[in-house]
Parts: sequence; C-alpha cells; structure tokens
Amino acid sequence: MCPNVVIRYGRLISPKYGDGVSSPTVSLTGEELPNARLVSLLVFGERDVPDPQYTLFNMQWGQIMTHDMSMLAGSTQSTKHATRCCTDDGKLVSKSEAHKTCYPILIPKNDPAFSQVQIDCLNFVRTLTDQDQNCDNSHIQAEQLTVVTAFMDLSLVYGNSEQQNQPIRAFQGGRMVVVERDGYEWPPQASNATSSCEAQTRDEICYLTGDVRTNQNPGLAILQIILLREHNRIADVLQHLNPHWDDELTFQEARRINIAQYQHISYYEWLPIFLGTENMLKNRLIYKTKPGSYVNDYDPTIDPSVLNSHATAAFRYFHSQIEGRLDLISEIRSSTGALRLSDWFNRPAIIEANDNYDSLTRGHATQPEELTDINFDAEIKHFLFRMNRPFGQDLRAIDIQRNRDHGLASYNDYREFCGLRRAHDWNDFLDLISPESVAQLQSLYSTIEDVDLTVGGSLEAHVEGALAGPTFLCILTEQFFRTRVGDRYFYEEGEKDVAFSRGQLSEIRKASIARLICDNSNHIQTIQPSAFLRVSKTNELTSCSNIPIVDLSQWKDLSVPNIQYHHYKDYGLKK
Ligand code: HEM
Repeated sequence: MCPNVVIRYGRLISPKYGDGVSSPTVSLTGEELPNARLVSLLVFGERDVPDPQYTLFNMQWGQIMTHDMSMLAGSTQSTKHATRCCTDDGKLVSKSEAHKTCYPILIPKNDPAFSQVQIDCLNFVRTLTDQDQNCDNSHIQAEQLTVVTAFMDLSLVYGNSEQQNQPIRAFQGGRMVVVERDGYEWPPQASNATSSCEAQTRDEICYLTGDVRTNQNPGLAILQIILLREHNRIADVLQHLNPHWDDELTFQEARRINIAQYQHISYYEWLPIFLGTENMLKNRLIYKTKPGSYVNDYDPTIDPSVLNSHATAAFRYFHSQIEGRLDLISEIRSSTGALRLSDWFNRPAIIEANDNYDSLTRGHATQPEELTDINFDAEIKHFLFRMNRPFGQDLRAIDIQRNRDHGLASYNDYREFCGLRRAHDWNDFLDLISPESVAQLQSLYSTIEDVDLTVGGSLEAHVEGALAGPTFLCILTEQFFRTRVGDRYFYEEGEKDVAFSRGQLSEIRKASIARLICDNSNHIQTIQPSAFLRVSKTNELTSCSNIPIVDLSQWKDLSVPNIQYHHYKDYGLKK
C-alpha cells in the first residue's frame, strides 16, 4: 500500500530507465544524454511573440487544470527544497554527500546567464516513486507518484482529503473559510507563511487553499481566489433559496455546482482551443447536445489516472504560453503599469495592493499570452523562482530533466504509439519538425532514439485547429478522454444517483470564464464574452449584465437527499 492520497501516474509506453528499473534515462550508447540546460538553450528560443488570438487567462486556466490533476511527489515546487544537490551558491554537492534522489542540472560552460554569476549547478530532486514509498511491489519498474486526485474535481480549491478540506471549510452556511480585508473576501492565511511564501514575517499575506502551489504566481492566485469566491457566492444563493438546508447539504451542492461549471468551461470553452473542436468531437471528448440532455459515457473500465507522458511532457509544452510581464489594466482598458513575473513568484501580497486584484484580472483578460511555439519566456528560462537573486531556475531545462527522471520512452517511441511513422534516420523527423530544429537535435543527440519526448514533441508543427503537433495532441486527447469517461461524477452524466436535473444541466452549460470574472472580481463592470480570446470586433467588451448567468433558481427546494456526493473516499485514489 502507498501512503494516503498518493497514486501512480499512468503509462502509455513502458519506461526506459537507464538501469531498466529506476535510474534516469541515458543514451542508447550508454553515455549521458545531452545536458538539459544546453538543450534548453540551443533548441528552444526565448523570443517574445504575442499570440494574435488568445489572452493570458488562456495560459492561466491551463495551470489551474494542471494543478487540479497532478503534483509530483516529493517536490516542494517553488519553495526551497530541503534536499540540496547544489550548494546555495550554485556548486555541485559531491556524489558521496548528495542524497540518492539528487539529479542536478549542470550548467554548461559559457552559459549566457549562469556563468555571469559563477553558478555551475541547478538543484533538481527526483520525484518519489512507488519503490521509494511503502507501496506494493508488484511493479518491477519504478513508477512516479502524484499526490493530488487525478479527477477534475477542483481539488486545488477543496483539498484532496477530508483532512486537507477541514481547515479551509467554514462549516457554516455551506461556505469555505475566507478572511475579510478592505471589504473583500480572500483565502485564509497559511500558518507557515515564511516557508510557504517568500514572506519576511508570519503576517505577510500567504494564502492557504486546497493546493500548496497557490501562491506560486499572481495569475494563479487570482484564479484560485475567483474559484473560492465562486463557491461562497453559490453557497449564499443556495442558502437564500433553501433556508432549510443545513451546512453539509449546502456545502456539497455548492461544491458540485462549482466543479460542474469548471468542467464545462474546461471542456467546452478552453480545451477546444488546445485540442481543436473537430478533434474533440471526433474523439468523443465533447458532444453537440441539446441544452438539457445527458451524455452517458461513464466507463468504469477506463483508468482515469494522469498519464506520465501527459503531465511530464505534453501538457508542459504550454509553458511556452507564459508571459513574463503582467499588465495592470484599468476599467477603460488602458495600461496603468506592469509587474515583472520573477519579482512576484510566491509573493501574493501584491494582489491585494492598490486595485491590483482587478487590474491584474483585466490584464489577464486583455493582454496576449505568448505564442505557443518553441520560445519560452526569459522570465522562466533564466529567472524562475529568482527571489532576490540575479538569476533563478530554467523551467524548460527542468521539464527536460524531469522527462529523464521519469524515464519516459523516447519521442520516436511515442510517434509510433500515436500512429505516426517511426523515424529511422534524422531526415524522417522532417515530416513534422523544421530542418533547423532537426539539425540542432542532430548536433546534440547521439541517435534519433535518444530524442526526449519533451523535446521532440515541442518541435512539431501544430495540427490545424490545435495548439500542438500530432504526437502531443494524441497524448492530450487520450488524457482528456480518460479524465471525463473515467469520472462517474462528470457533470454531463445522467445516471440517476449522480445526475443534475435536465433544467440544472442546461443552466450549468451557460457557465463561462467571463461570468466567473464578472461575479468574483471586486468591481469589474465590463468583459468580452469569450475571455480566453482577445478583444476583437467579434468579441467586444460588453457590460457584465450581458454575460449569460447560471440561474441557480433551478436548485430551489430540490429533493437533493437522493444525490450521491462525490466524497474524497470515492476519488479512486488507488493504493
Ligand atoms: C506562470 C506560469 C507557470 C509556472 C511558473 C509554472 C511552473 C512549473 C513548475 C515549477 C513545475 C514543476 C516542475 C518540476 O519540478 O518538474 C511545473 C509543473 C507542471 N506544469 Fe507548469 N507552470 C506554469 C504554467 C503552466 C501551464 C500554463 C501549464 C499547462 C497548460 C503547466 C503545466 C504543467 C504540468 C503538467 C506540470 C507537471 C505537474 C505534475 O504532475 O507535477 N504549467 N510548472
């Protein structure tokens, strides 16, 4: 048995560990693979290319979904890891002294950033696996563990267990705990602000939510606040409609509605941008339905685990969309300033300063995200979690190193798995990858079989109508099929024990990111109807009163006790 709330990632193709069991992948030649930072520098650019269509909220919603679905075990994410593979001044800790989970990223000579400050080593700690923990040992090859529920169940808002939920639930009126400042509601204070955040004192703002990554960047924290406020907004309306409901019923129903709206926005408003509407329809990820009709596609034989290739490679491609400059935008949509992302990692207090909560929200709905391409913003390529230092970490190098840590099968293996032609020489990659990129790969890797999935998949030309090439699109499509079909509580399901009424379902289908923003900002009055899309002639700013509302009167006096709620124990946390 693994410890509580821990589950293995799923696999599409068996891992390719260096030793066949658990050590990081090496080249077919037996040598080390090319240095991850070098690959990040030479294969991926850092040009700032604004996306012509999509807003920064498009990127930010993706991080929310990611955090809902997986979190690698043993990682501290943005805060300093207790395991030191490099000294604080960036020197390698000797093998004999280093912990066995150390797998540091070494800095190549003449590095454009880190050489300036004599940093030779970036800390990197391996993900814990079933072999490190007391899990059953039926698996011969190590499998990494994830510590959040795989389902899209807003675990980042509610936590992953009763134990995590208890301190953030108010147990009154069905509400979640909030603290009031300046007349607005904010998440409660984390008890360990100086370790969870870059806080100097315990009183400095540092949020406690269902997910420890909440404070990582301002856009993320804002969406966490929006989803938290949405829960309480729904709970208040339900209490008003049904004063006889107790706290438990109100809480469970508000949570169910919040999750349903979020699933609807994710599948019908957000995922089509990434996976393409036609592709989603064809693969039964979404349906053309009448407003109140159900989709009964739950399949208990489908494993809803998060695929290692999805979380460690494919979904991380969208790190390319991150923008290093966060615009502050007024109600008339003029700029009032901007924040540098690396100044505000893990420092959420900035959100509550001045009018920033609204200004940053408008900014995310107005400014473009970075184009989804081979460029990764310098703020995450050299300055990730910089804190007060001149340089920080490199997220692209981390992604590549993590691919090897998890022993993912090669890009070529996944091409074949996804029904593409298996490459036999470098030229065979030219069907999907540009000649310049193939030349770069050839100069770095010893053989075509060595090219990491994270690297090869990120270089492919996109499938028309989607934001990824065919290999990543195949993995992402498989994941989001499993995520819905493997979830008995998916909001479109019509099974009587779990279903919304038809009237309720047709209301849920009116949910939108624009409505969430209108209802949960401090005083935003206008928004474009599709807030993942930039303002345009076909998506003009309009009054919030014109954005469709999910009418909760459908929940009045409902005989809810027949409904089975999705409790933590149902979350399929396989032991
Ligand atoms: C400012 C925005 C973001 C920052 C700073 C950020 C940073 C990070 C960091 C530090 C990790 C852990 C890396 C590791 O140790 O292996 C991570 C993991 C990950 N990120 Fe991001 N990320 C951002 C946005 C996104 C977006 C937009 C997506 C996708 C749409 C995404 C997808 C992922 C995934 C799938 C993982 C792995 C999750 C797991 O299983 O643990 N991230 N990110």
